[in-house]
Amino acid sequence: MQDCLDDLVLALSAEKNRGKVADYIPQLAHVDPNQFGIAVCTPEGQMYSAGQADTLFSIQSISKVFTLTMALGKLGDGIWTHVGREPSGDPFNSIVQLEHESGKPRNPFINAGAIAVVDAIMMGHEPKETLAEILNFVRFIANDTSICFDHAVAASEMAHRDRNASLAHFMKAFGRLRHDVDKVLGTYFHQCSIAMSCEQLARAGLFLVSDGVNETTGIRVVSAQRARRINSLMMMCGHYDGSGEFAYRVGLPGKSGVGGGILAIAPGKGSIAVWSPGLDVLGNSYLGTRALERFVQHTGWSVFGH
Ligand SMILES: NC(=O)CC[C@H](N)C(=O)O
Repeated sequence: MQDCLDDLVLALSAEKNRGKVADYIPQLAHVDPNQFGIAVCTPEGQMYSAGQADTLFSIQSISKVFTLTMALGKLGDGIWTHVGREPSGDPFNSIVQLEHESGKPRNPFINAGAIAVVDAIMMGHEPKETLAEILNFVRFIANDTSICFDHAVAASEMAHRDRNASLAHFMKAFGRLRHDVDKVLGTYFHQCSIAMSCEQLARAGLFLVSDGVNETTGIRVVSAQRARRINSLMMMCGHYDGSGEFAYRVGLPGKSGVGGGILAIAPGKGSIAVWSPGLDVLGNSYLGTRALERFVQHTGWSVFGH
């Protein structure tokens, strides 16, 4: 495994095309695109990594997997009255379906869906309380209390929130959000700003590898059925309108973020986190996707085999 990751880093360092760093969040525009990290954690907690696997980056939309998990814990199937579970085939920040579908987002991983999920888990609480809960949950699943928000990234998104604010106000107009739009957005932007390394992220994914149990701590995070369902959603919706392409190339449940990270789950085999800040036109990590494609070719870890 270690040789496989070292070879990957070597092969990808020669790659000239690295995509483009997200610049609609000014704080992310400063990130050096020539960085790459990968970490693989086995169900028993054995960690293999290469490149900049302990450098912190903004997990952005990968956080949507964690808030969905929390929402399912709090509301159970009730969450599906707030958000759907079908692929959207549209960009992550698209507004078009909301009008046709009376303000109900297609799935929890597009921005509108994640905003609806965070509104649902706020349940009358102040943003501070919800944020403490989100951070505690991420620290718990990653078994790492050092994980924090990056307040500069959250503030940068809040200052440039027009697009997400449009989605939120549109949903609110349909009676879909219970809380004040700016409070929901502030919470959402902080959740997206969580800074983690590939190694921390790979650990956080372990409960999805082993039927809902983090085998390294022995703690059941969700039921086996729930883990399977979250993985299904990641496979179908985790890369927005690039989900089909990701399934074609990689064949694993995966969730991307505009910080350039991808968390991929190989059920029963391991949790894989990659990071390369340059994005393709759909907002998914360019080199990260290619790294995972090579990784599954080498290991046969795709859920569809070699
Ligand atoms: N795809 C993403 O990672 C998007 C998350 C980002 N915080 C946004 O709302 O635009």
